[in-house]
Order: sequence, then structure tokens, then C-alpha cells
Amino acid sequence: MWLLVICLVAFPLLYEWSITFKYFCKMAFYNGWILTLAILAIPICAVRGRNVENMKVLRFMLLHIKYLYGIKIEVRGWENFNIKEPYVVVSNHQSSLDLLGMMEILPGRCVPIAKRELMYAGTAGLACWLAGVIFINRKKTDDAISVMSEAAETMLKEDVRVWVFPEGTRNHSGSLLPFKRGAFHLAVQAQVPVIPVVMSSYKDFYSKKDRKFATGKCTVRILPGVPTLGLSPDDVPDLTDRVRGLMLDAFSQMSTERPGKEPGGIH
Ligand SMILES: CCCCCCCCCCCCCCCC(=O)SCCNC(=O)CCNC(=O)[C@H](O)C(C)(C)COP(=O)(O)OP(=O)(O)OC[C@H]1O[C@@H](n2cnc3c(N)ncnc32)[C@H](O)[C@@H]1OP(=O)(O)O
Ligand SMILES: CCCCCCCC/C=C\CCCCCCCC(=O)OC[C@@H](O)COP(=O)(O)O
Repeated sequence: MWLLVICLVAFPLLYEWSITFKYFCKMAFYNGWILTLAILAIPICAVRGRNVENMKVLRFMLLHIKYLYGIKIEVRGWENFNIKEPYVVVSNHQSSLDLLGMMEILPGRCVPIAKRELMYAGTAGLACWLAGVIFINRKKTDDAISVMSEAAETMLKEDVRVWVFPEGTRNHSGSLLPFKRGAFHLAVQAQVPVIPVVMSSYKDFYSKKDRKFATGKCTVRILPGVPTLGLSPDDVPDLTDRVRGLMLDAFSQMSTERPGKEPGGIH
């Protein structure tokens, strides 16, 4: 009798622990593997010095990780990236796994804006610096704004695209946080389009809260560009709300699709 009670209690606990253990191992390997790949990337990138072209090196070195983790990434809307001029990409930010979706579609000469702390993440920080990642100090708004104004000039002078996570922090709530305005000021200053990118919720295979990390599928949708030609700083709040609305619609639509099914119908 007691044995039965012990088994009934122990098995679910062991099962829970094994899921949690797997989560921690997979996350540790994810970070460790990126730090290791960065060791290989640094000398290759250092040959060119700090240069946005080095982002290609990081991209090709990271592309295989989705296979290691059994994450299938489906991309929709590639054609919306077919713009020769620079643009600002804005995307939702659920977790550090976003790096996989980002690398899957990262356009040429495109650099992300990242929090300054990432620069100190050992080898990964150095690799990011060599690839031209733009670092901002989120605690000093004025500093961050001046770095982003410089970025607007660089975009035009050096034909560079910029990727921003306008939520400003990771968010796994199943919706979108209010957007920070920096990305939209940047696009208006440079008078370039904003291209929204939406990554579907990871909830089916990944949850930091539940310590779950299984295999699964993620859809990445590139939405049509939103032009900013002729807009002024006064139009930024409206532009921000409009783009957030478009992304929220796409995110909600993607969340109601069953994994592996195309939208728009029962199959
Ligand atoms: C092989 C080896 C691999 C190694 C490894 C590879 C990895 C290679 C990939 C790395 C990938 C990294 C991925 C990292 C991902 C993150 O680190 S996410 C975190 C960093 N990103 C962000 O924070 C997003 C950008 N942030 C912003 O845009 C924010 O607006 C700012 C600029 C930080 C300011 O923040 P804030 O003060 O909290 O908020 P906000 O309300 O937006 O602004 C305050 C006021 O300033 C105004 N303002 C904002 N910006 C501007 C501006 N530019 N001009 C004028 N006014 C402005 C606003 O309009 C607002 O004024 P009001 O409208 O209220 O009057
Ligand atoms: C010798 C020092 C060693 C430091 C080890 C640090 C381990 C880091 C290892 C690998 C870095 C992987 C690069 C992942 C890039 C994704 C970055 C990311 O997702 O940043 C979070 C940021 O958007 C928002 O931060 P918060 O949610 O506000 O917090």
C-alpha cells in the first residue's frame, strides 16, 4: 500500500524534474554553444575589423542551431524584404531563442540594436561588437536617443538596415508589450520604411515559466513595409500605434492557427 502511495507521488515528481532538468540543460547548451561559436567567429570577423558584413559570418554560424533543437521555422512574406533602400525592421521579442528566427531571415547589411549589457557577454559580446551591433544604454534615455540618431545617419550614408525589438525587453506573456518609440523615430529621421516581423508564440514548445523546452514549430511573418516618407516627429506616436496594431493582428491570427496548418480554414 505504502509502496503504491510512494510511487504515485514519486513518478509525477520525477517526471516534472526531468522536464525541468531538460530545460536547464538545453538552455545551458544554447548559451554555451553560442559562446563557443563566437570563439570561432571572432578571428574570422577580426580580419575585416568592426564591419556590418561580419553579421553574415554570425548568421551562417548560428543557422544550424534550429536543427540541433528540432525547431522548424516557417517563413512567410519574404517578398516584403525585396527593397533595395535601407529600412528598419521591428519584431516581437519573446526570449533569447528569437535569435534563431532572426538569423533565419536576417537581410544583408542589417544590424540589431541591443542592450549594452550584451557587449559584456564574453565572446558573444565581442562577436556582436565586431559585427556592428548597435549598443544602447536603456537606463540613459538621452544617450540611447543620441546613439539612435547617429544610427539614422549611418543607415543612409553606409546603406545599413537596422533591426529593433520595440518592446525593449523579452516578453513571453502571449501578447505584445507597449512599444518604445526609438525605432519609429529612427525610421522617420532616416525617412525609410518600417518592416514589421512577427514571430509566432513559442508556447507549444517553450516556456521559461514552466521550464519547458521541447521540439516544435515557429512561424515568422514578414509584413509589408510601412512608409514614413514625409512623416515628422509629431507623427511618431501614431506610426508606433499603427505598426503595433498590425503586428498584434498578425500575432493573434498566428496564435489561433494550429501548428502545421495553413491559415484560413479547417483542413
Ligand atoms: C557566432 C557567434 C554569435 C554571437 C552572438 C550573436 C548575436 C547577434 C545578434 C544579437 C541580437 C541582439 C538582440 C538584443 C535584443 C535586445 O537587447 S532588446 C533591448 C534593447 N532594445 C530596445 O531597448 C529597443 C529600443 N529602445 C527604444 O527605442 C527606446 O525608445 C529608448 C530609445 C531606449 C528610450 O527608452 P524609454 O525612455 O524607456 O522609452 P520611450 O517612451 O520610447 O522614450 C522616451 C521619450 O523619448 C522619445 N524618443 C525615443 N527615441 C527617440 C529618438 N530616437 N529621437 C527622439 N526622441 C526619441 C520618445 O518619443 C519619448 O518621448 P514622448 O513621446 O514620451 O514625449
Ligand atoms: C565571461 C562572461 C560570460 C557571460 C555569459 C553570458 C552568457 C550569454 C551567452 C550567449 C549570448 C547569447 C546571445 C543571445 C542574444 C539574445 C539577447 C537577448 O535576448 O537579450 C535580451 C534582451 O533583448 C532583453 O533583455 P531583458 O529581457 O530586458 O533582460
